[in-house]
Amino acid sequence: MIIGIPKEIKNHENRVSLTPDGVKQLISFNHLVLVETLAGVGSGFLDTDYLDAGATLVQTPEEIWSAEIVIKVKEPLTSEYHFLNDHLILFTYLHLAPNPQLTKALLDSGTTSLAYETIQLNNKNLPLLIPMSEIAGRLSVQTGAHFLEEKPGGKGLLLSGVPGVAKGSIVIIGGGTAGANAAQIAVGIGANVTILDINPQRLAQLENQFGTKIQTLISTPQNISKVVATADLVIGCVLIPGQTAPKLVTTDMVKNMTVGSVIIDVAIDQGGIFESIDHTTTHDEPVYIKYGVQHYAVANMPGAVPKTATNALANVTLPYILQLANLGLNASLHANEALLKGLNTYQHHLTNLDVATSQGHDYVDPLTLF
Ligand SMILES: NC(=O)C1=CN([C@@H]2O[C@H](COP(=O)(O)OP(=O)(O)OC[C@H]3O[C@@H](n4cnc5c(N)ncnc54)[C@H](O)[C@@H]3O)[C@@H](O)[C@H]2O)C=CC1
Ligand SMILES: CC(=O)C(=O)O
Repeated sequence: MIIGIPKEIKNHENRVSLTPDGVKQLISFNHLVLVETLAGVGSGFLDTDYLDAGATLVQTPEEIWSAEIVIKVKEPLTSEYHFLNDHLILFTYLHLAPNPQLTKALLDSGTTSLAYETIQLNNKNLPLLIPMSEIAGRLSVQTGAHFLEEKPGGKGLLLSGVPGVAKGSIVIIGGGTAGANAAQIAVGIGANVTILDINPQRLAQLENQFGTKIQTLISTPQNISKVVATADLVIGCVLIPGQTAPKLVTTDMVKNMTVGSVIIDVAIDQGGIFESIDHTTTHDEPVYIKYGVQHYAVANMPGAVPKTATNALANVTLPYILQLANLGLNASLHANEALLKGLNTYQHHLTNLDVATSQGHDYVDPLTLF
């Protein structure tokens, strides 16, 4: 197969979808790997590293997008839509539920797309999302701590406090992978930490993990309203796989927060849980202030730490990439139920039920198509 690795073009997206080690493995199965020049440089991989691994370097995105499979990190941006076509297999994060424009571009072009974030094992784990949620969760606390400082517009608060002066309060809504990783850093710096989830068993697991260093609460509008009002930093980490995130924190709740507080919507890639966040932000302009509260809504947080994130992503994607390349699309989808759940569009059909439901779109069972 011919596999294309483009340079990412999203704002400050310095991750790359395949490492030189991944190239070596694909080449050992006689695949041709095209890598766009400078694709890996932000992650610490030079063009010469890819050449030494056996890749063919190309100068333009056009050459990459003519490959049979294009492996990306982030979803195609509008300037890339003209590359989509009905011979293409695209493997990347897509987050289609809140993005009808991209869904339409994929369906109109007949692109077959597999979304990392909807690949799901029988035990419900999302193996290709977990490492990035770990990173985003951990980053969310250090990012929040920064924006609570006075210079970037925060209230001028040190989350750990100091002896004789109160700690800050962090509220984490959604106690899955991102939420637990946020809690790990939040507990580590000594803040007051509250975690809310709708799943009582998950809350019990978190209490086992963190002991009395956290407060857990069942996620209800009343509990959210109460704890958000006194929080310095609120972090949104809710996910209903494949679906648009529910708006759990209303604008009135944000208006009740004290001036200079910070909200971080990690779940913004699925549309976000804060009603007052009406657009995504970028690493160049990560926050805007509304109702006196700093709003952070960067949808590619791990792009800030590409040397960690590229390796963490490649660790989990490579087995799927190898299977796709070695078996081909249809045989891989039949052989691997988890991968089948990643299939979002197939030849003009929307094949993920959660995405279809979120968008009120017709759904087609992929097993009826091949
Ligand atoms: N902004 C960024 O750069 C990144 C964003 N993410 C996103 O972070 C979000 C969270 O991902 P994970 O932690 O991996 O998901 P997860 O599935 O591990 O955890 C989600 C948690 O939300 C809980 N939940 C569901 N409904 C809830 C409600 N009404 N109230 C409270 N909790 C509720 C679930 O019970 C679960 O524990 C996803 O949208 C993911 O795509 C992940 C990585 C990077
Ligand atoms: C999960 C995702 O979209 C990201 O890591 O950017």
